[in-house]
Amino acid sequence: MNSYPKIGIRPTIDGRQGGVRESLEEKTMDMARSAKELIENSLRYADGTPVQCVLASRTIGGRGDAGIVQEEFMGHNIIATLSVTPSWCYGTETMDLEPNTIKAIWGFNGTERPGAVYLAAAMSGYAQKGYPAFKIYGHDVQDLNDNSVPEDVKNKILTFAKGAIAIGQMKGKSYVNIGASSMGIAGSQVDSNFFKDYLGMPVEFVDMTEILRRITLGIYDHEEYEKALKWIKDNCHEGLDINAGKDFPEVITKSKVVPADKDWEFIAKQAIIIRDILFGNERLANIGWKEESHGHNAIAGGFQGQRQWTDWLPNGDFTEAMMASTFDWNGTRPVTAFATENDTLNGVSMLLGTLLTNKAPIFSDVRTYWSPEAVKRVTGKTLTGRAANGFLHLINSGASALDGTAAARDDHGNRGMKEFWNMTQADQDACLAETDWCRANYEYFRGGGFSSHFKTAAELPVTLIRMNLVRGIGPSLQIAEGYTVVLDDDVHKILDERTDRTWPTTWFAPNLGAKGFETTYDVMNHWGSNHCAFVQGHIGADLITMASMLRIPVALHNVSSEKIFRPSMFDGFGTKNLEAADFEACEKLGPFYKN
Ligand SMILES: C[C@H](O)[C@@H](O)[C@@H](O)C(=O)CO
Ligand SMILES: [Mn+2]
Repeated sequence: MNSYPKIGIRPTIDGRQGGVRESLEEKTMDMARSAKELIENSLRYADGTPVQCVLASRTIGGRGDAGIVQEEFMGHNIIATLSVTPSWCYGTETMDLEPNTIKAIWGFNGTERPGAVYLAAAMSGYAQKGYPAFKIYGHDVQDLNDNSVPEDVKNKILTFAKGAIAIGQMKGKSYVNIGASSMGIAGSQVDSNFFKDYLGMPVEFVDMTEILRRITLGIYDHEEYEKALKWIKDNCHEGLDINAGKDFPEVITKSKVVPADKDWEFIAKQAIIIRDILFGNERLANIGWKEESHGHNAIAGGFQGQRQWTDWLPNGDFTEAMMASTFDWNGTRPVTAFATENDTLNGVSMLLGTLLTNKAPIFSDVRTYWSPEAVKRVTGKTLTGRAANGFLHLINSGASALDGTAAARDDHGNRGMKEFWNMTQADQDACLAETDWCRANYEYFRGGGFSSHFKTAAELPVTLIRMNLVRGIGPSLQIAEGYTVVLDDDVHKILDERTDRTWPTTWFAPNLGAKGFETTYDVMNHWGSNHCAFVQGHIGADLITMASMLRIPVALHNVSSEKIFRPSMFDGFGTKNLEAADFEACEKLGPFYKN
């Protein structure tokens, strides 16, 4: 029995023997098998394994059957259940009443039997009991012998399953908080009760000196270190040295304790050690460090860096960029949501994005809003295409995953970002070729280091994500779907060189029109933090569904209302203002792990 979070499939039926039940057994099980097949063939866990469902051994015609199926599900780490039915069943006598599962019901839209009637009755039962359940009902009537899953039903089943599986993968896994507050960034002052109550995640606290202890005592795999260092020398090409020729004051020159030509050696150890702190490494046990070999059961983490580390030691940019990338010196592997400046809320934003897409999450400052007028003034050029309404400059000191180059290619040669299991050696080489590593600006990073430097050289659909904590509300989520934009080389150069030219840059244009998205400036103005995380794809609807499962309200989004899929009982809080209903339902229901 593996520990992957799974979805229990509950074929539910009218229990009347003597004709009704018998006539429905096959159809009901066919629906259940179709749903299981759809989920298992469409979705994967973060490690690339296909998502697993557990199909009940029997149809559920009453509480007796339901109890037997509940027993069957035990021990399978069932995070969610999907009940399916073509007929009338008996509401609370067959519903999943397990308090801790995320629930959905697919009621077949076929008028021969009242599948929709059961669906509605069950939803009213769930609303009365305070169990938010998702209602899935096809738009068009199907013939009873039609066992296909209509597109609209598929979309809802998969949106439900994606959110539930993402939540199941976070449950019980740690956020490893390395260091403390970074430069007064509130997100780096971790709220461990938020992680516990809303995400079911413990927070592990590790001081940054632990990295120095392990470097000093040699608590790392020395063979892997040599391998990583060689890989760095072969693949991480140095770019502009912004410090060259500068005459720095003593406060800087006397602060760098690692000689500049030893930075990469230090950084290679730092990267391996931070990964081991999060995930453990059994090779450490082989060299006598058994406790360290266990790690901290992480799924995400962050590194403070600035300033108590970076004021004298090489910064964490390489580690942060590589952790979030789909590959490293060992080849392709799952990404890790790893936050620069230990911005734990951006770490969560990265985590939500990557768990829903299995693609690299890109960490960025939301640095500058460029209006078309300002671009015209400083470059003489008029913006066109998706950039025409202005754009945001997403850039942070070198922490962005190399997948952000969008240098990977699909089967048609189109640029973009891919799941790690689809990344070829050519893709990895392309990302590395389009990245150079610039020495950290000593004025910012007295201890040195290297920053990944690239630009997102493709126009991609992306979704910006930000988890905020708002006093009196708790967590609330911001979502902005839009596109990365590619500027003319001369425009890019002028704008990029006005700021930190040694960092990774992405130009982002939000999709406008929704409330809060009247103009690109409005998006910058509403954004709740200095940071965002983004992933490839327009996943706003998936994020909204997942947030509703966690009872985290969505404060800003540009997803069209017909795509919004929240629990049926949220309608009980009003349908005229979906945002207000969302906030009130989340408040009334309370955090998902509220115990
Ligand atoms: C180097 C600077 O301190 C940057 O790290 C700083 O501007 C930020 O990224 C703030 O989020
Ligand atoms: Mn930052």
